[in-house]
Amino acid sequence: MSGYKAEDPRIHGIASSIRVVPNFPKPGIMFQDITTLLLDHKAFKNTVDLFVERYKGQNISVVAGIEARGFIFGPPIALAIGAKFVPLRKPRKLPGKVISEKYVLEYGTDCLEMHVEAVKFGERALVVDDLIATGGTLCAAIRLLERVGAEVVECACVIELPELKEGERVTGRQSATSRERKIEREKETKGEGEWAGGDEQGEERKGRGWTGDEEKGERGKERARMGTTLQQRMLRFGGVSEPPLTDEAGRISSAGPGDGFQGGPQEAAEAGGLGARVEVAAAGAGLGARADGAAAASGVGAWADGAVAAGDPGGGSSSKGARVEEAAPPGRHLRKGGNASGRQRRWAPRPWAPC
Ligand SMILES: O=P(O)(O)OC[C@H]1O[C@H](OP(=O)(O)OP(=O)(O)O)[C@H](O)[C@@H]1O
Ligand SMILES: Nc1ncnc2[nH]cnc12
Repeated sequence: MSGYKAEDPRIHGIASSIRVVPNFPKPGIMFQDITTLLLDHKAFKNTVDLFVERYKGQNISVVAGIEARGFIFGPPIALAIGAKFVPLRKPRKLPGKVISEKYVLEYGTDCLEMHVEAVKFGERALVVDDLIATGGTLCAAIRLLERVGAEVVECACVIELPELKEGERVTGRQSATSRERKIEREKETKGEGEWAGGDEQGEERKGRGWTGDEEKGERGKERARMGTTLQQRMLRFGGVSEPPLTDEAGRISSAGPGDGFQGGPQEAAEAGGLGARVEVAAAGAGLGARADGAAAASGVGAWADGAVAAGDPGGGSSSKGARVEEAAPPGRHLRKGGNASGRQRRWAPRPWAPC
């Protein structure tokens, strides 16, 4: 990745400032607590700086922050790169006209909303959140922005949960040709791709993050769907440790610090193998990234969606001066390009399956 500096000394400091709280908010969960990062002004500043270094000069006009923790990292990044900040909020918080996107959680669904007039067609957007677990939240954010015709350059997260090993696989796709990616995407859409077995690591992942007995089923499917949408590349850095041992119910059973343990991942690891692997996805340092064609073309993207990068129908060539008259319905996006005459032709199917 361009600008990636694995040896960046700031990353270790950021990683070790994040507290990992086992069994919060329920047994078996390793809660990645960024409030301790915020107490360390140097780590906080370094986190923001790393993102800013990555995104300045990328012509990004919108930073969309996801409620609630994306509201912490998003605004300073927006100010520093000269972009506006758009909050993506939980339902019924925004007073203006909104569009909504539901997403699947472990239990039930949640929803994000955005003021429809906050983002204009063709704007380049960065999505910011603290953490990616299943990626469902980020997918919903991407859908919101694309429904109004924005181009999501990347998604920037501070932490990737270790359960998401798919990031490593995605990195491997960078060398794939556009045709190979297309075939792969078709397979994935049919449920045959490598992500289609999204729950095959269910046992291994048990006890990490929000993971519980429900890993299989909806959650696995959500991961499989993500294979065609959210692409990411994450930095692996210090603080990596083995996941905790869990009993059959997903409760942590390994010896080590119990509830209330307040070390960073490194300390947790040393204290009994309880530290979740925390991965700072940081600017210029390989952060959680989802790139589309435009990003790839500018060398920023972690991975380019072949259809978009190649300018396939419904893909990424932008039409200057186009205006959004209404937001796209779910599952569609505003068709860009010159042949958008007539209502029928203005909505193009997304070049990837909805997640
Ligand atoms: O990748 P996913 O599986 O979608 O999970 C990631 C999301 O979960 C957390 O937010 P949460 O929904 O707990 O809301 P909060 O920030 O308001 O606590 C986190 O801040 C991300 O937004
Ligand atoms: N393990 C975790 N820690 C903090 N926030 C989360 N959101 C989803 N999983 C999480």
